[in-house]
Amino acid sequence: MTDFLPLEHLVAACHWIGEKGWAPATGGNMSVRQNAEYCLLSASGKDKGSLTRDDFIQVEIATNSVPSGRKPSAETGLHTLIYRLFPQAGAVLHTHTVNSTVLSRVERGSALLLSGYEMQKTLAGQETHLNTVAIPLFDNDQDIDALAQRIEAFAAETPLQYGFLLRGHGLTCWGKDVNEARRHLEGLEFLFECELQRRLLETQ
Ligand SMILES: CSC[C@@H](O)[C@@H](O)C(=O)COP(=O)(O)O
Ligand SMILES: [Zn+2]
Repeated sequence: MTDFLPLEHLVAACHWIGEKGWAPATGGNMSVRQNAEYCLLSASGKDKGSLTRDDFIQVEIATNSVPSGRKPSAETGLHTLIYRLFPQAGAVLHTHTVNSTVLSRVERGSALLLSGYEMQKTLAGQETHLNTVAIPLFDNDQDIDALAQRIEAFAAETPLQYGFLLRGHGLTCWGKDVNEARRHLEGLEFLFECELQRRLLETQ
């Protein structure tokens, strides 16, 4: 794994996420694609803000099998789903923020609709605040295989873009590389914060 620059970028992203407070305690998980067949996933149960490159474990994308026998994230199946659905996806970031946790509970529908925000343009392909960006919202499940199957079935009807929310749990987002995944994470988090505050103020 030496000289694999995307892993260096991912480790830096994990530290940035930790500094932001977006992966409290042992919450969150992060991965980067190695090639068409394998990705590198964060080890389970660690503080993701202080990971080093040795804390990333190779996982086969098609099968979730782990050649080393080590224990990658409990949510490995969600990362590999993204890599299977999107051959162009290069990195996946999953965070537990207060905004995503609260907003995903307050919103009872099957998507969080964002419109009217200039910062929607942080999302790849979005060019105007006049669009409505729908971030799909799935009920949480401790059975990650079942959750991944539910998300895959949804994606067969409505292609996913950027990321999805898990109710009361957090955000999973991705990009063509670590840099784009970071931009999507930061952009979506900003939008969630705005949306939460807008809802609070408008209901007073
Ligand atoms: C703090 S418990 C959080 C976990 O259940 C899970 O949601 C999570 O994000 C981290 O799991 P991990 O197995 O460390 O990748
Ligand atoms: Zn989680």
